[in-house]
Amino acid sequence: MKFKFGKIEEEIITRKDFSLKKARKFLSNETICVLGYGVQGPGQALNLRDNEFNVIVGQRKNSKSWDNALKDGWIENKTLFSIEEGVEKSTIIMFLLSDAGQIAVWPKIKKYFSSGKGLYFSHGFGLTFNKKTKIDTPKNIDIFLVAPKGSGTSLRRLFKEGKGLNSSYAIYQDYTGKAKKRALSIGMGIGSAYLFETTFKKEVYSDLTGERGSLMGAIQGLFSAQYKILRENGHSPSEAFNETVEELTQSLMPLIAEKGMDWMYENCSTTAQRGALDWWKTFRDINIPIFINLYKEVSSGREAEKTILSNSKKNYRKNLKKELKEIKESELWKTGKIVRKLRP
Ligand SMILES: NC(=O)C1=CN([C@@H]2O[C@H](COP(=O)(O)OP(=O)(O)OC[C@H]3O[C@@H](n4cnc5c(N)ncnc54)[C@H](O)[C@@H]3O)[C@@H](O)[C@H]2O)C=CC1
Ligand SMILES: CC(=O)[C@](C)(O)C(=O)O
Ligand SMILES: [Mg+2]
Ligand SMILES: [Mg+2]
Repeated sequence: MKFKFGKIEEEIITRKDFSLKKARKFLSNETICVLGYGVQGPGQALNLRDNEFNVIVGQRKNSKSWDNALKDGWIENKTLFSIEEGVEKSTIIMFLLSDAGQIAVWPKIKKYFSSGKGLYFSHGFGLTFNKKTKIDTPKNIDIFLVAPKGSGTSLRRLFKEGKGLNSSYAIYQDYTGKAKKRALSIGMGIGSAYLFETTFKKEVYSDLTGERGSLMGAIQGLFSAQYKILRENGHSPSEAFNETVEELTQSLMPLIAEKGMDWMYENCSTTAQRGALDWWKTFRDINIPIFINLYKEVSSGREAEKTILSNSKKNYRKNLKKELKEIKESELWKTGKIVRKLRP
């Protein structure tokens, strides 16, 4: 269906436009292999399985993810295989290893991509930055992506509630003439609410900007700045945490999600409205140079380079854990832990 966003018209593929039934029928002769069972792997594989697609999992043996796959009911040598076997046995390969993991594994699996197979990503990273990732795909296969706009954990949870996450889709290479239908079918099969079109490059540039910016990086920065100033002015942890995080997630974000920012403003006091209307542009304006710089770092490939370097190290999990600990053990988030427990 076409929708007008301001002056821009976009085609949005809804569940009515491309039904699950149609998707299932289109892929009825295909075997889909989900490679990797980290965060997106389980979300997408389990939704496909519950939606009755022919799906198997390929995962490195003797790993935590392998054990998780067994726990989720995948059966060794029937629906759960090594990565190489999984690729060999299937016609569409969903490359859901971490972006750094894809670099390490690609040389071992590329020989199994015979003519006409489909290679699926959930990120534009591997191919947009292929000078760095060395993922050199053959010309005689289909290559496409569906990128859920959210965590694999949420994708699964919302699916179980009968809801869904929005996803983007993109075609990189259409060898068989069926790439778009393959992409849309899997997009619906994994439980997308709707699908909007992008390119591999646009997907990765926007995704890296979003997660470094307002979705993850900027929001933690903003929270910790406000919390710090409240605390320095003698406010208690309870007061500072409630006024920075708890009120936002419990009371105000649901209102924004329901009917937009103006609706949230309308449901606050006229005092709050006056102040928020006066201050929001100041926050926008000081952030614009930061976002300009962030986008440059992303589109130049420098962010990708840093990510690859850091996440390809042997001890990267340990290092990440250490860095996460800094957040977890901050007074702000330690306060949050107690506050969450006190919710009725
Ligand atoms: N985490 C998320 O919710 C989202 C992820 N994506 C994208 O989806 C893809 C998968 O990401 P995640 O699920 O976060 O990955 P992840 O970090 O959870 O890892 C997935 C799997 O990769 C395997 N792996 C890592 N290194 C390996 C290696 N050297 N050899 C063999 N296996 C290895 C791990 O065992 C794990 O099962 C990525 O392209 C990511 O950017 C897209 C949207 C959201
Ligand atoms: C969950 C998601 O879409 C992110 C933040 O882009 C990611 O995990 O890479
Ligand atoms: Mg994302
Ligand atoms: Mg991302």
